[in-house]
Amino acid sequence: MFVDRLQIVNFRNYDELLVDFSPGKILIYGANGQGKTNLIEAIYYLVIGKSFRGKDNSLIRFGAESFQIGAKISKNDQKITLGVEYSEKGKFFLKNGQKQKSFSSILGNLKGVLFTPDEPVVFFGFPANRRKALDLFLAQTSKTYLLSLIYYQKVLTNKNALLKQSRDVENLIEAWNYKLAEFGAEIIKEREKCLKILNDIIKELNAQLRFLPGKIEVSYKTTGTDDKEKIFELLKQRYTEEKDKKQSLFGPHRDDLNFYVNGRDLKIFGSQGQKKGALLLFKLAQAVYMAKISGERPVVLLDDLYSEFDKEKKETLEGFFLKYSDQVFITATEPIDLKNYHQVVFIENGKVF
Ligand SMILES: Nc1ncnc2c1ncn2[C@@H]1O[C@H](COP(=O)(O)OP(=O)(O)OP(=O)(O)O)[C@@H](O)[C@H]1O
Repeated sequence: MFVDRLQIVNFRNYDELLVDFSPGKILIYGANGQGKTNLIEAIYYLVIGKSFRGKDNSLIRFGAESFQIGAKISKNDQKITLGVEYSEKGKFFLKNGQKQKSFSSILGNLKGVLFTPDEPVVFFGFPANRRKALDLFLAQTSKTYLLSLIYYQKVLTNKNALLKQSRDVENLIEAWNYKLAEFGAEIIKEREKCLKILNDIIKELNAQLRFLPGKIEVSYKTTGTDDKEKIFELLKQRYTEEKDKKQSLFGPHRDDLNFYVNGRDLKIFGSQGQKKGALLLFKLAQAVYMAKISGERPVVLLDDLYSEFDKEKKETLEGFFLKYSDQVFITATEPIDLKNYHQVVFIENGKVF
């Protein structure tokens, strides 16, 4: 799939923008602070239903009252339009001109993989960030996963509210635990299945790219199991502890994924370069997974790879991404190697040339 056309109004430093894109490798270049990442941010907004780096109200152009993003997407000879409008009054999404109840009904229509220079620090920080990254990926590729996640979150919110009450709520909690076990087991099962595949892809990619010398492994660490009866039992046994702490302590919302190189945990022992390499392998593996397993080649957004890698590494990476994607956006401050790109876009002060 690829973004055919992007239209944005009052988003960040863009007042009105209409730009057509070709499939293939697209270079977005311009000096610092001109709007390159803002453009990437707008496209990725339609992938995940929000910004990857700011709250909605900070995205409205200074002095304006709302922003809009719209895109025409081409996939398998089919054209669809996606859009979002946000103002202080609220936010709504559109698909083919039809207003949607929520973003979840259109999640997965535009599949995307994003890499930004700030990401490794965040990703290798708190477990919640790794869970979020995995969930965003899985939710794009599996509707069942997305629904299990939505239901699980709803039940978890209700259970947490009950745990905060001072009275004994064991019987009531049991009903929520039953549901948590059911959706939780589904989530764990899907994560285990997906990570097993990603792990194999990462190993194969690393053998070709040689980003991380040594044996690389991604492992999923769960506080539960993929058997709903067992999760239910586990939750039952932990009631007193959860009641004392007034929160749900066990289940997929507490899980983590770890990267190991030669058996050593990267988040503890990895250098910045190794972390960056591992995250890029993870992203590349996601593109391969989408293309091969879910059958839809994603749009890839690579922000500022030049500041990360030398020319050779950067070109190898872009080439790999292009193998599994129909469109790769690359931002840079300089117009280097223009002949390598299918389209070149120059950005200055929120205007595209
Ligand atoms: N809500 C907003 N309204 C207007 N302008 C904004 C808003 N938010 C950010 N900006 C402007 O957007 C610009 C930053 O854009 P962006 O992050 O896309 O830069 P960039 O071209 O990627 O630069 P770099 O190469 O330094 O990463 C800044 O000039 C900033 O003032």
